[in-house]
Amino acid sequence: MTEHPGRFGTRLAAAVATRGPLCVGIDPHRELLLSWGLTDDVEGLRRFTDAVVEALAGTVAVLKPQSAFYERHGSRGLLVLEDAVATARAAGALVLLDAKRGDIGSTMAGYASVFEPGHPLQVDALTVSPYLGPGSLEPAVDAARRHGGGLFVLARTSNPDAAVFQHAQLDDGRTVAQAVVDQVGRWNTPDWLVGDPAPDPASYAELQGRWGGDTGSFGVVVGATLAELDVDLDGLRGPVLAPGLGAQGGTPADLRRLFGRGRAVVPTVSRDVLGTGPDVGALRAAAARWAAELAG
Ligand SMILES: O=C(O)c1cc(=O)[nH]c(=O)n1[C@@H]1O[C@H](COP(=O)(O)O)[C@@H](O)[C@H]1O
Repeated sequence: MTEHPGRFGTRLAAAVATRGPLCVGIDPHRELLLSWGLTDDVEGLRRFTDAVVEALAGTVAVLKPQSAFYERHGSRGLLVLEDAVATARAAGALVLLDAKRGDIGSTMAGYASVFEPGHPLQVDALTVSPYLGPGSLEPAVDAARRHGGGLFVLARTSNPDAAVFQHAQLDDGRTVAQAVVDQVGRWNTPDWLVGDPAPDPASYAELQGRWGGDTGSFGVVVGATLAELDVDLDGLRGPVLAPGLGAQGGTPADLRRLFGRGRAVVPTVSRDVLGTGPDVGALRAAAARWAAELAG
């Protein structure tokens, strides 16, 4: 029987306490492979991924490989992803698989198998889409609870046209985005009561205090590119993944403007760090620059 690794929220707070909150996305776009002088094939993909993992897995709290850029290369691309995930986790980084999964319940359970010990692509957390309704994600919530995993649910995404759907109003007057946040908040309430080993209340309170935010295992995605924070996050009790920094225009000042300082925010950057490669030292320096700016 494999030991439970502990709740994701608690593990995330602990990683942030020692490494800071920065998440770096691993997005091996064709353009990036070519700009690194690599070929746009599985060999290039492997060299790119190995360099990013070598540079950052020992220092950043979270690495977020984008599944699309591995799937692009077929089964051999997925092998590269599996190796990278295992190496990154062994080096102490939490791995958030960015695959934006979302389907009816029974299929969702299949996607959520990435939380199971022994799965070739076992990860710490997964991005998911709530478009099929909150109930569709429940099997992933259950699997995450059983195996100490976490979910980040798309709520207010960073792309400019997102509000068309995400600001749509429900009968009760809430926006779709707010309904997503509220649902995720409900999943966080009994997080440690169902299936997981209960955290020691004192250390939980200490972790909350250290990060200045809540540490439930279920989070939402809210872009750093928003003109204003148009969802109420007070009932979330979990982390916020904030993409859109750098290449999409978001800045550390935007993060402070949107979220203040008292929240468990995980800012995530991909191209702005990856574009400094292939030199491992340059990648590390770029991530360190972001970390310093975010701390400032
Ligand atoms: O879930 C995500 O990570 C995500 C949500 C969102 O609202 N916007 C967004 O850009 N992302 C992802 O974050 C990464 C952004 O990359 P950069 O714009 O290069 O930093 C991509 O992998 C996107 O798929």
